[in-house]
Amino acid sequence: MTAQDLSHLPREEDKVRITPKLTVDRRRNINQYVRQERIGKGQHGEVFLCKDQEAAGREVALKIMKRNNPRDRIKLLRRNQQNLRGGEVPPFSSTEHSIRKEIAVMKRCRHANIARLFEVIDDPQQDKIYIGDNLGPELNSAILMLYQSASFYLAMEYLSGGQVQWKDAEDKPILTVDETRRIIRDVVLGLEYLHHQGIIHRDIKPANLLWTKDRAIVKIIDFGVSHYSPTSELTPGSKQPEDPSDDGLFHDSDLLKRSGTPSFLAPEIVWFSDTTLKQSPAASCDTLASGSNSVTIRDGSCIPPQRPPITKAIDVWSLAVTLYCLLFGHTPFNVPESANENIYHNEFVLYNQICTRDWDVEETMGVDRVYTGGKYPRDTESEGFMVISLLDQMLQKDPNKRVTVSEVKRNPWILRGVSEPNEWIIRTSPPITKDSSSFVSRWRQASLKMLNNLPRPRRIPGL
Ligand SMILES: Nc1ncnc2c1ncn2[C@@H]1O[C@H](COP(=O)(O)OP(=O)(O)OP(=O)(O)O)[C@@H](O)[C@H]1O
Repeated sequence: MTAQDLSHLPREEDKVRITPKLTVDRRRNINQYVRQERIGKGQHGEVFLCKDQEAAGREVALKIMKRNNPRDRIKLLRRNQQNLRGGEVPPFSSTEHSIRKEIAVMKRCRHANIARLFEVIDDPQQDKIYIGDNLGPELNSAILMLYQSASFYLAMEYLSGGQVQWKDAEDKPILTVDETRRIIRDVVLGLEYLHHQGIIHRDIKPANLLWTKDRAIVKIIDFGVSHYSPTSELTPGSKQPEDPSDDGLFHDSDLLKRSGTPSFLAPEIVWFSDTTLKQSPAASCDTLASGSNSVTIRDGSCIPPQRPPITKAIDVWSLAVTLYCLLFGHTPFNVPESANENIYHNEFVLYNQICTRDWDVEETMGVDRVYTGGKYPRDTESEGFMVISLLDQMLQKDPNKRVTVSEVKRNPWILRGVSEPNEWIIRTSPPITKDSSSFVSRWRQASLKMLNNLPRPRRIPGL
């Protein structure tokens, strides 16, 4: 099965099941899921391999996330007390809010290059401890809040091929250039779909790309910091009936928060104002265009004078960093080895590099050591020229000048080796609905073409 073959795509009607009742047996099995070994642990929860007894033992990855962390519980306790004094209580803790956002995003996704969510178990009563009425309402409710540690359970498609591995112990690449291209092509398709749905992933990096069992397809995981904006959705009308309540979870102002993985963050996220740049020791003087509104760096790309809005372009930047990692075995912007112990200082240096410095390339790329031709290769037909000019278009400091993911998909380096590129582009395009403008314009174009090809009516003499 190849990434181009979409026949295995889940059907539109395959909705994510929301189950409000949780049962955990003595063996810690959860509802119909028989627990096997732990397969992952992240900041937000643990992931277990499970067998779904209701689906003939199908293997699923069950992500278990605590609704509240201890700090949330203290905050909730305070808010709860305020509520008892007549104040307003926000519906969820910040942890629960971000889990609900992750679920809302995954619920909208049906794509071959995105890990599928099958079921969410959300039982708010789980783990609540009943204390009794004799303590008085204030104390009783406070204790209830403190003990409320129920979890969300997300049953997802199990991707047993593991994370995309890309470097050895010496930070040298372990993938061939062609393997890199195939991986990136899969991610481009998943990302194009997400962007079309109005979703920004915000944490694209190799660790969030998993292989299927047969290592034929790469899929995007981890929507823990993803953002959905109904205004940037390109397929209006594609909403699932359960979605409207989810929309209130997302605020565009959240995009200004610095979340994601430092080395993969786009300049507009780790933004430094001009003044900061000029004062910063890490910014080299020759990178600053004196007297101009924008800051120009050696490769000609410009840092805009004002902080640009955070858009889907941040995913294109992270995708470019990922592509660079796969080709060269390390990230394009790094904290110098001489950096000091202070992590805040190092982060500042890294962000300054991302905002102000040009990136460089090695003489060869991939484990097959394909010649790059340096940062400015002369042979326009060479593999090096193609991939470096693609990186250059993706790593533009100004997001307005950065290519879109759909443009990346049409790039000659990405298309290299695809047997019918035009057909592939059409076949892999995100689904469109009848009221979407792109559908209408394509439909119009197709109709016009058809009309132009119709035999011209013969003129009837006398009319
Ligand atoms: N669908 C899946 N199939 C197989 N393994 C998975 C799946 N989803 C997650 N994992 C494993 O569990 C790990 C943690 O998952 P995930 O990244 O979703 O959790 P997280 O708490 O959001 O992590 P992070 O700290 O990176 O934000 C992954 O790195 C991966 O190894």
